[in-house]
Amino acid sequence: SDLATDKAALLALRAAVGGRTFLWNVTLTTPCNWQGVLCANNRVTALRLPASSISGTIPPNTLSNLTLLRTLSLRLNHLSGPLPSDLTQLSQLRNLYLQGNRFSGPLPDFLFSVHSLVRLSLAQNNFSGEIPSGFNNLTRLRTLYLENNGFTGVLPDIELLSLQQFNVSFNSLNGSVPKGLRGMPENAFLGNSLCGKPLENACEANGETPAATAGSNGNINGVENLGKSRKKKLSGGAIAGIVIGSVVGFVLLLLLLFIFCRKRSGNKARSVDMAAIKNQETGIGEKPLVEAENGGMSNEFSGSAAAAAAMTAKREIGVGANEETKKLAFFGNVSQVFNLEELLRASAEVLGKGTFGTTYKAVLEVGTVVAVKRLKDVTISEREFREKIEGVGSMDHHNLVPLRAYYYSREEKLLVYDYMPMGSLSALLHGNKGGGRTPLTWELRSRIALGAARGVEYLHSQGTVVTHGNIKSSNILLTKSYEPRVTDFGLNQLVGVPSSPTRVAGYRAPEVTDPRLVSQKADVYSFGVLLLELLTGKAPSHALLNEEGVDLPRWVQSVVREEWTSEVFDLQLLRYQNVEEEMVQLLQLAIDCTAQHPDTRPSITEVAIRIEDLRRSSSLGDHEQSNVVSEPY
Ligand SMILES: Nc1ncnc2c1ncn2[C@@H]1O[C@H](COP(=O)(O)OP(=O)(O)OP(=O)(O)O)[C@@H](O)[C@H]1O
Repeated sequence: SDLATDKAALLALRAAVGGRTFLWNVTLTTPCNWQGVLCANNRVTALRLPASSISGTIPPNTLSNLTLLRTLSLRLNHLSGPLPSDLTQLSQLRNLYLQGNRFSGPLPDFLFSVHSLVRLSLAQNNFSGEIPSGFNNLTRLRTLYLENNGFTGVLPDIELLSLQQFNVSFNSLNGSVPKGLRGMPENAFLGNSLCGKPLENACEANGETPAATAGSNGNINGVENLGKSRKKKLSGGAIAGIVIGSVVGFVLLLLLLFIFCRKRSGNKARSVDMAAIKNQETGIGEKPLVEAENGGMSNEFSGSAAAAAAMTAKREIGVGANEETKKLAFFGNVSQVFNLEELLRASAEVLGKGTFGTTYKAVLEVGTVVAVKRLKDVTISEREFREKIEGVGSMDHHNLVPLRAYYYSREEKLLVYDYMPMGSLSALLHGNKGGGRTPLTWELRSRIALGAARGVEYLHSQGTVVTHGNIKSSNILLTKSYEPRVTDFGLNQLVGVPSSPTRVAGYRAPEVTDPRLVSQKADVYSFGVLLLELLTGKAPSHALLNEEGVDLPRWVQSVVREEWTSEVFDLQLLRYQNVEEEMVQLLQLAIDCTAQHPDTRPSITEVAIRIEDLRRSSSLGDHEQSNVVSEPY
């Protein structure tokens, strides 16, 4: 077997299935560049054709020739007939996604000889018959989705230590949920006539009799339905408890509503005031420097302790009185809406210390909120500084944090940016993991990746020597609606070599020895590490000797080499079904970006295009039934 055999197999498959023809340029000698085909070591390892309007049956001796295939996704198509028996010859097959087709018949025994399977989704098809206990042979299985089919009979005991995701909802199963599956969530079993934990309806005494509901195909012999048995069990005391509980709950709700309304009206009044002040300051029709941060701000600074803390920080940020005669220099067409004096009077709190200095959140008296970076170690001359910072200030893109103004004196160098209310991607990924945290869905992560890539792409488009120089997750900030904005670009040109060169080691390309000399391809490397961070949820090592830190590219590559690709993803991400292939594609992109040799890394433009493509294919999957036909292929 070689790549030529793989190519022949792909062409045979294309000729055999009906529906829309895949847009493959078959004159290319290698199929590795065909859409949906992925290669490793010059062999086809993945075939992904989701929602491609493919129909018909897969005939024998087509797939079987793709001997090194690890991922097969033909989800959301119109394929029919039994499961292709070729599967049994795919000894490397890890991921099989066939959900959302019209496959039918009972599950064949040969399926249970594909021991390499890790993720299997056969959901939303027309499979029938019993669910075989043969799944127990698939000892690596982590995902098993069989929902929305026509399976009947009892559920066999599937006791697989590795199984994390399981769903048999909306079939025609009956009997009790077997022991090995009771740890799965309730919604994995809904829409059947099943009983016992984790479902609410208990089984009859023998533990086997299904709870019967009208029209169910279960054994209804001597079984009471759930409603009846509940009614019998409720004592007078329990009813009284429920009534009292409800009343107390209702009163609490009213109280909360009252407090919430009061708080809102307070904020509203303040926002009106501030708007009035700002209009006076900026003149009618002028765009305020930064959108006022009304929510929460008034409370944050009202307490006396908070005020005292803010005062301390203010003193810290304050520059000598003799310098106040110097002016803040504003960029672009933004007129000077506050002056140095006002900036120094602002309440400030430390946001964090970074490579180039300390960053503060400053709330001006007019309500404007800005982030002020106080640079340290600026070694270049004033003229050079002004030239370089003018370059930084002229960058204007939706995905960049705008530098609004700067201040330069011998003792102090300040940079004034728009304040980004949702903090950084780093905080979002690695910060407080408690409740109330914004869920980091695939949609959000891939949106952040795309926006950040576009921000960097804009920088690179300004000239071959223009780079960011310090791409990392704490420099990807988020607006109120979680739009990503890249910050800190171009600052490595202003300062000396950081005193701690290992600080950004986790993101730095291997060829970079002086952090002031970062090429565009080195930016791409850092961006690749950022993608790995988004996908794995793991922070790259901040210092070479940090035991807890991981060298992300090296770690991911070792796992992928051992063919356990699915293991690298953040567990939170694996909750989202149907996007694993896109996740793998993004992972592949991240691996390409972190190639050791700069020349083999893609350009940031290519990176942005690839993220855009894979995002498009995942949203196609979401809406497949309704609009796939009208989608351009
Ligand atoms: N404009 C801003 N709005 C909101 N938060 C910001 C802003 N700029 C920086 N921050 C946050 O302030 C903290 C300190 O930022 P700073 O840029 O000084 O250091 P860093 O990003 O950790 O490291 P480096 O200096 O190497 O970029 C970080 O958590 C960062 O996310």
